[in-house]
Formats: sequence, structure tokens, C-alpha cells
Amino acid sequence: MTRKNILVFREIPADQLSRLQAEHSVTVADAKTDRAAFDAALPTAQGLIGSSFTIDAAVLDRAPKLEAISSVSVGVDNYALGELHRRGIMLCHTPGVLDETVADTVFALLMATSRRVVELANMVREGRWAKNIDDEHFGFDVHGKTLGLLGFGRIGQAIARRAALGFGMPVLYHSRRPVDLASQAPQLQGHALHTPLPNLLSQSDFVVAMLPLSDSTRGMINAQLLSQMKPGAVFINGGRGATVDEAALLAALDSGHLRAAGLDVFAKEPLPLDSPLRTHPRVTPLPHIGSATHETRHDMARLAVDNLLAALAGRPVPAQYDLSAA
Ligand SMILES: NC(=O)C1=CN([C@@H]2O[C@H](COP(=O)(O)OP(=O)(O)OC[C@H]3O[C@@H](n4cnc5c(N)ncnc54)[C@H](O)[C@@H]3O)[C@@H](O)[C@H]2O)C=CC1
Ligand SMILES: O=C(O)C(=O)CO
Repeated sequence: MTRKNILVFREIPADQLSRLQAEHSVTVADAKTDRAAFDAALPTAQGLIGSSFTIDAAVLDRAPKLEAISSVSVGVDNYALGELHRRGIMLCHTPGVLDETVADTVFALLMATSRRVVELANMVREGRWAKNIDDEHFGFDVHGKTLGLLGFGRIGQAIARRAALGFGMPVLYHSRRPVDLASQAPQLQGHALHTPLPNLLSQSDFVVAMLPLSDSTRGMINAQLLSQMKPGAVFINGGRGATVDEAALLAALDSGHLRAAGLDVFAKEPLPLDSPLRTHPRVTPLPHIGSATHETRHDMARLAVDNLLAALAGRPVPAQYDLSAA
């Protein structure tokens, strides 16, 4: 079998790197921290594997031999999809293996915002627990409340299962099209309802965004949408930061219309030090850790390596991203 040139543009676990090295010539050059080495390897690269780096037309122009990119992520918003399609370069990603872990993270944000976990833990740590806790420190229940999901795909449904089956929460969802629960998510039958967006927003105690970033979702969660949310509702974003107008979100928090926000993702990451979201007392910010467990990051890397090895060998690829609509 012909050995091909693979460029690993963000570190992957050693056992998965070895699988690539067994079959191909591999260069490891972090695109963000070792840019010169990355640039030097691009002209001969036939396969790329990594994540969290923008691969646009300018990068592709310098990679004339490229056959396939394997992203160690399910989201593909940092790739120039139309350019990949036009140039006949395959894109692979890691759907499915991270669903449960990301849903856990979203639930951590639901609990943290509602029960004021970070704020009250800090009160104890800083020696400010001076009297019995009373209503000044009370939170709000999560169980039994209504959950509105923007995005009801693989991860949205994993969140819905936790909410409906574990926390007794009615689930309303908004997606591009209704999901046939009987065949695709039987556990959610009778628990989740495809709901017109205005109704979902006005009825939900928690609105969770689990949307991909695309032309249709960029800035979708804007002032108008936020104003339709129930007064006192909590907003959680586990999808992509740029689906939200962050200034409008801050205004909705400051006016008291929204009670709190839990954010794993931001329009700009890492979150700039001068972002008011970083220190806002009613925002729980996380550094994009949705899938960041040892087990799941390893599973993602393994699937990404499976994808790339199959793509370069011309075998069926486990998780190819469909570029035909790009
Ligand atoms: N915080 C984190 O660490 C992570 C974030 N993500 C983000 O979550 C996204 C979703 O992942 P999956 O559930 O696997 O994707 P999916 O493709 O299974 O589901 C996407 C859902 O969004 C809906 N949707 C898309 N465009 C829409 C629009 N314009 N209006 C209404 N609904 C729309 C679809 O109908 C579908 O229900 C990823 O694309 C990624 O950006 C994924 C993994 C980890
Ligand atoms: O997979 C993704 O899209 C992420 O954001 C990180 O897991």
C-alpha cells in the first residue's frame, strides 16, 4: 500500500498517532503554536487531521495534494465547506461518540446556573458563609421545569433524554424538521414535542441551544428571539458561540429579563479578557469543555483516525461529512 503524507495539525493521543505512523509518513505540527512547521508540511500533505483551526481557501491553496481532512470534532464550521466540495477534498468528522458527554456538560450548566453552584461554592471558599442559608441564596428547581431545545439532533436528543427521563421535564424542540420519534428516538415518545419557535420561547423555563454554526444559524439568537423568552428563564449555549448575539444576551441579563446564562461556547475563543461575559455575576462561563473528558476525547481521536485511514485507502469511511449541500 502506498504511504501517504499526513499532517497532524493538533495533538492526538499517542496510541492513535501510532496507528497513522504504521501506515503513512506523519508530520506533527500544531497549526496554532508551530505555524512555520505546519506551513512547511502543507504542500505535500495528502491527509490532514486535527481540530480547532480555520482551514479556509488560503490554507487549501497551499495544499494542492490534499485528498481528505479528518476533523477531531463533530462541528465543521471552521472548514471552508464550499471550497472543499469544489476541490473534491473529503471531509470527515466525529458524530455520535461525544453525544452523552456533551449532554452531561449541558446538564452541568443547567444545575450550576439554577442552584448557583459556582457562586455559592466561592462563598464558602472565601469564608463568607457566615449564617444559615436563607432566601437570599436560594436557587430554583430544575426537575419538572420545561426545557426548550434549539436543535434536536444527536446531542439535543441526548439532552432531552436526561431532561425527560431523569428530571421529569417536558421537552419542546425546534429543528429544521420534526423528528419521527417512533423510529428515531422511541424513548422520547410522549415526552418531546416539535413546537413553533415563539411558543417554545414563551413556555420554556430553560432554553438550550445545541445548534451547529452555519449561515442559517449565525446570530440566530438575537435580541428579538431573546425578548420572546419567558421572563426569568435561563439560557444555555452548548453549540457554537456565534449563533448568539452576545451584546443582546448581556442586555437581556442586565435588564433582568433573563435570570442566568450558562455558556460553554463563545463567539471568540478563548474568551477575551475584556468580555463582560467573563465576569458577569449571572453568567456561568466554561472554556468549551463540552466533549472534554479523557474517554470521549480518546474516542473522538480514534474515530478521526479510522476516518482518515479509510479515506486515504479508498475504503468506506465511517463518518464522512456530506458536502453536497455546501
Ligand atoms: N460545546 C462543545 O464542546 C460541543 C459543541 N458541539 C456543537 O453542537 C452542534 C450540534 O451537534 P449534533 O447534535 O451532533 O448535530 P446534528 O446535526 O445531529 O443536530 C443539529 C440540529 O440542529 C438543527 N438545526 C440546524 N440548523 C438549524 C436552523 N437553521 N434552525 C433550526 N434548527 C437547525 C438540526 O435540524 C438538528 O436538529 C455541532 O455542530 C457543534 O457545533 C458539538 C460537540 C461539542
Ligand atoms: O466536536 C465539536 O464540535 C466540539 O465543539 C468539541 O468537541
